[in-house]
Amino acid sequence: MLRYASDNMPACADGKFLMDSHFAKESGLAPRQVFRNLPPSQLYELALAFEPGTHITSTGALATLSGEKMGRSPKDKRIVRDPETEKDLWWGPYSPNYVMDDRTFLTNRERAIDYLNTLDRIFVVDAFVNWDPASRLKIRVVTSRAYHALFMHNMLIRPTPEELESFGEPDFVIYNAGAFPANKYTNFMTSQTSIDLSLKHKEMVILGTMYAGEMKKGVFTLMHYLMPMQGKLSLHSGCNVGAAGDVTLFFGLSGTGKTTLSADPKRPLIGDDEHVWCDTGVFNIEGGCYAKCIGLKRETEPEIWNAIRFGTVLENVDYDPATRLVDYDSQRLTENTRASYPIEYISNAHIPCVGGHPKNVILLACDAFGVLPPVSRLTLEQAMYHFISGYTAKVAGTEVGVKEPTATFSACFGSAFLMLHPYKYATMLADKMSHHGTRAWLVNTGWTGGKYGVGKRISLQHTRAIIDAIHSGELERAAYVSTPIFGLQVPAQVTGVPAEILSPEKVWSKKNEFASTLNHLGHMFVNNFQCFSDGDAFVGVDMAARILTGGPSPLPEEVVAKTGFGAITAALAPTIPA
Ligand SMILES: Nc1ncnc2c1ncn2[C@@H]1O[C@H](COP(=O)(O)OP(=O)(O)OP(=O)(O)O)[C@@H](O)[C@H]1O
Ligand SMILES: O=C([O-])CC(=O)C(=O)O
Ligand SMILES: [Ca+2]
Ligand SMILES: [Mn+2]
Repeated sequence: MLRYASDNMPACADGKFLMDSHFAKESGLAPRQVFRNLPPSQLYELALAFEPGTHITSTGALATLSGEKMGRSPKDKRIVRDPETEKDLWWGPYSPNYVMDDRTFLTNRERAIDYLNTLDRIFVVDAFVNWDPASRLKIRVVTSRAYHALFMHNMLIRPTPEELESFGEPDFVIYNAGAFPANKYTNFMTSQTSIDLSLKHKEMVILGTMYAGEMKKGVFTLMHYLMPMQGKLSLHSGCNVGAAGDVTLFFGLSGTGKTTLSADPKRPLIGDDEHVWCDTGVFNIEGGCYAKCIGLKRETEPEIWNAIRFGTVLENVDYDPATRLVDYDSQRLTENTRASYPIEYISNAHIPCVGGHPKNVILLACDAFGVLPPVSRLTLEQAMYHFISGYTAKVAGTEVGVKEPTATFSACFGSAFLMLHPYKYATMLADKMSHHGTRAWLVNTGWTGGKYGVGKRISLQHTRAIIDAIHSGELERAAYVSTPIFGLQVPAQVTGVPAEILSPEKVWSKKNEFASTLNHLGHMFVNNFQCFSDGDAFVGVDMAARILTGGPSPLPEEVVAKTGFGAITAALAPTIPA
């Protein structure tokens, strides 16, 4: 491997910084060299010199490998149970908060520090989260890899030289020793990967995964505790703003379109993934975006395409070794290829990344069963219910030939990051929506014309036309029809979208099969909701009952098997005029 002569190495920008500080004494770090807040150019040089498999692509991005883990490991995430915070947090079989005790946290922390102390150099990134000045927090990342430092430089809010000078002690520290494994025989752990968050120590420790998304979502998890405690609602959502200042939030699970649809040439981007809705409006938590790049095309996603340039980290992508041209269609390493870039790389970014109270919230679901309408209007109860459900359906199946859709439910469209009970976030959302007159919409970015294998994924062009119609006010004035089982309100017409695809039952050739698929999905929603039966303890019996009214009313499967489409449409409400 290529090695630079040491006199070409970047200056150790802040060599004495750690050794002298209160932080060094507290942390136990005793590094040989510390590179603090190096600019991207120097991080490139160090990554290229010391991190195998790292190269510059034809457009100047830094393409690198995250190692064995190429996605998050939610089952390896642990939250330390402390007497001070345990009563607020959501525990139990359906909660993402798997318990760890303080002593094990400290054991893992020691392991991480010991590992970092064996290295020739470590990287520190000091930066901020939360664009709202009143909510701003200081984050410190300590890591073994230049790639991680560049990633967090992109994803956090970058300090000015003056802010860096006066940074002081951080509010939260991430020790990323992901290049070194955890000991799987440690209590509370089952694998060589461990991602541990302690609210008491205000620290996160990462062992056994170099996937950079763990750091970003670690900070997000912290915000899912700190923000609601201040009455501010943290949300896994994209966000953009129209010319009239009208803000839209896009909720959705991974791959449903938050990043893709919030990048809109007509609407400046506030952020693509993590936001907070507070008393003054919304703000982005982050200073950058983390876009999926599988199948990326210049024609359909020009904003993201153009953001992939010098300074951008490309994770686990395939490229031609000679030309360094990236093959965005290749899944050779993973389907979850990613690009991380500062938000200002999106040409119409709205900086500072803050906005007013949302006028619209759009719940995205990629329904591979093809039974949910491409767009429907939700009542407040339905908005809460569907927000808590967090539904999407993926086409799983690596088995040749068999590719049945599988339903996924993830509370609040991001269960892995929740700290409190989902009903807490949902009722905060409903409060804010009713206070500010916010409209909610369910948009299916998945299959149309039949389920996966029969129909096809709705085109981005059609989804964009639907989003445009929400923003122009066209759907506010439309006439609506109610759907069976789910009771969703579907507009009869949307400009730029073929009318026949708006009501899925019209495009399914086998009506009885449509009925049983839709009804079956209704049952899956109902079953999933049993995970939240402890919710009344958090929001009260009345509110818990009200949330349930937003859900589907599936019929017994035998009834639908016998009477088919007739059974499900019998009890339908008439058309609701504009
Ligand atoms: N009709 C459609 N609407 C939205 N996205 C679509 C559509 N058809 C195809 N796609 C593709 O689906 C993917 C949506 O992914 P996107 O990056 O927006 O996910 P995300 O919601 O931001 O997820 P994550 O939280 O993991 O970042 C993109 O690759 C996009 O090109
Ligand atoms: O966090 C990640 O690794 C990518 C992402 O945005 C998500 O999964 O929601
Ligand atoms: Ca995204
Ligand atoms: Mn995300």
